[in-house]
Amino acid sequence: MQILVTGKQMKQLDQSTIKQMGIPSLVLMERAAMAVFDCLKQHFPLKKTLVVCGSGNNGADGVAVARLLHLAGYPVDLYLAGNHTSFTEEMHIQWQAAKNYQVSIVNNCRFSEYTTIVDALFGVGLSRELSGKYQALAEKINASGIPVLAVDIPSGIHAGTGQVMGTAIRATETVTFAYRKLGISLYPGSVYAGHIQVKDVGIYGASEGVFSLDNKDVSWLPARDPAGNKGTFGKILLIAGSRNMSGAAYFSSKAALLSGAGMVRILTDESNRIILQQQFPEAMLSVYEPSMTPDELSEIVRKAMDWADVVAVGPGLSTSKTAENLLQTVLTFRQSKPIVIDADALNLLAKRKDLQAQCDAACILTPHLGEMSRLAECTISDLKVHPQKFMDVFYNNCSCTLIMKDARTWIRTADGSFFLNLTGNDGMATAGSGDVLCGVVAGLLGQGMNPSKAAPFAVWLHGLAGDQAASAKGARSMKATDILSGLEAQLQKMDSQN
Ligand SMILES: NC(=O)C1=CN([C@@H]2O[C@H](COP(=O)(O)OP(=O)(O)OC[C@H]3O[C@@H](n4cnc5c(N)ncnc54)[C@H](OP(=O)(O)O)[C@@H]3O)[C@@H](O)[C@H]2O)[C@@H](O)CC1
Ligand SMILES: Nc1ncnc2c1ncn2[C@@H]1O[C@H](COP(=O)(O)OP(=O)(O)O)[C@@H](O)[C@H]1O
Ligand SMILES: [K+]
Repeated sequence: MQILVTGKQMKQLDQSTIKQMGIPSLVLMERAAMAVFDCLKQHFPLKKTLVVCGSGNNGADGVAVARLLHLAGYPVDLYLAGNHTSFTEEMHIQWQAAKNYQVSIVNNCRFSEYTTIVDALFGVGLSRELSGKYQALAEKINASGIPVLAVDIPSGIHAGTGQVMGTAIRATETVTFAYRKLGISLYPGSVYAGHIQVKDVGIYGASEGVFSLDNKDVSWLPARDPAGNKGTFGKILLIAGSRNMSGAAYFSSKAALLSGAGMVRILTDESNRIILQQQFPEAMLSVYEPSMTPDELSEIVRKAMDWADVVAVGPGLSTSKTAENLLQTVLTFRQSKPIVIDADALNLLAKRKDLQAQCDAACILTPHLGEMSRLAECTISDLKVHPQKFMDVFYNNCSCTLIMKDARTWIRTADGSFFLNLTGNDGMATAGSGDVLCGVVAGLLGQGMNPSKAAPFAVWLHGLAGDQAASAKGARSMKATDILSGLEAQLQKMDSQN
């Protein structure tokens, strides 16, 4: 697991390393510059490099990089875009050292001369939009087509939100120090950053921040009991599908089984019986008919729920009166069973505040931004700008585990921790993709994972499955069925690693 930090959090970590740990700022800076230098040597054409510097410590990193290149015999020019008057203490020292070593300093940059540009204009200290000469410079760099290495973060990207502050430099590669910044993990900052390398410069101890799973977290996957039987691995009830909507029931239930659940049962409209039996013979079925009374319906749901260890409700359910009765019965008779609430069930929940009050930490809600905006009674743009704030506010009404799906999905666990998922791709914006996620969450819960782990792990795994699908079929053409195939392949790989 890695921790993603904002600019403010990173500055606190810099300061505590300098003040409490006693590591001088210039030592950290030299390590940062050496990490950039290594990356330049490995990945960039170094016939002639231009290092563009601001007046702060990001600029000071850049000056140190220019010195290292120069001393190693690589042709380099240093261009100061900032003002001498606002130099930090470190920048004064770096600038003087560069002059002492006779690093070439230019006052104009003729971009056609260079094969690589190092962007050391602004780092985590960016405090406002780029304007005037900085904006013009960023635009010229972007128009030059020359490969760019960004130092710490592309200049112009907000380190906490990933937003473009007026204009931003588009990098080929970003070497970021100590911790990956949240701003290059979210869109559009992550696109501006290009390929990202996180480099150890001697700053440790982040305790605040957003968590993000990585390959080491494969170990979270519950071990299989060699003596287990199909009951051991979880009985999952999917209340999904409605008339003319069998696909969502298929994708969610198949994903639950592929994720390792022992048994799945689909509770759906009678009209889906034949198609589901043909498509997915491994699933058991319970069906209801539109003509049934609420009591008859409730009886069928309660019987199926008695059987289940975990219930997922919502994919393709519609927002009919029948669907509302189904959701109400689930929440009323759930006892303490984990429940995944997805898709149309979320739209129903948005209308029924009384039912929201019945959701606790064992309920996992999986809204996309549209569904979340209805639940939290805010706009989609509110959610994009302040995702954590609105997820916190919603938790006060509905103390559930929350998966807020987007190109970068946020997870808020019941203890108030936040996760941001970094796997997945735009090919996953395809019908049925969310249904697969719902099934994965339910399947993992069925194998005994607690909601605080199952939610981030399922999202991460789903993204990896999507990435596998994109490499097999291409992001443009991949579909939910390919994500299911990716899921099988990823789990097989994870089991072989564990
Ligand atoms: N020892 C350490 O601390 C380490 C730090 N490290 C490095 O330091 C970086 C952080 O350095 P930093 O805090 O000095 O801020 P930085 O990003 O250079 O920007 C501040 C300058 O920009 C200016 N400015 C801001 N916005 C502007 C705008 N829109 N338009 C114009 N000007 C603008 C701002 O001016 P002001 O707001 O004061 O007027 C100020 O002059 C970090 O990303 C990493 O690279 C690493 O070496 C590891 C060790
Ligand atoms: N650009 C993207 N990058 C990564 N993941 C994406 C992207 N677009 C969509 N996804 C993921 O695909 C899934 C789509 O779910 P949802 O919107 O509920 O679709 P559906 O209802 O069609 O199944 C979510 O898990 C979301 O995070
Ligand atoms: K930068």
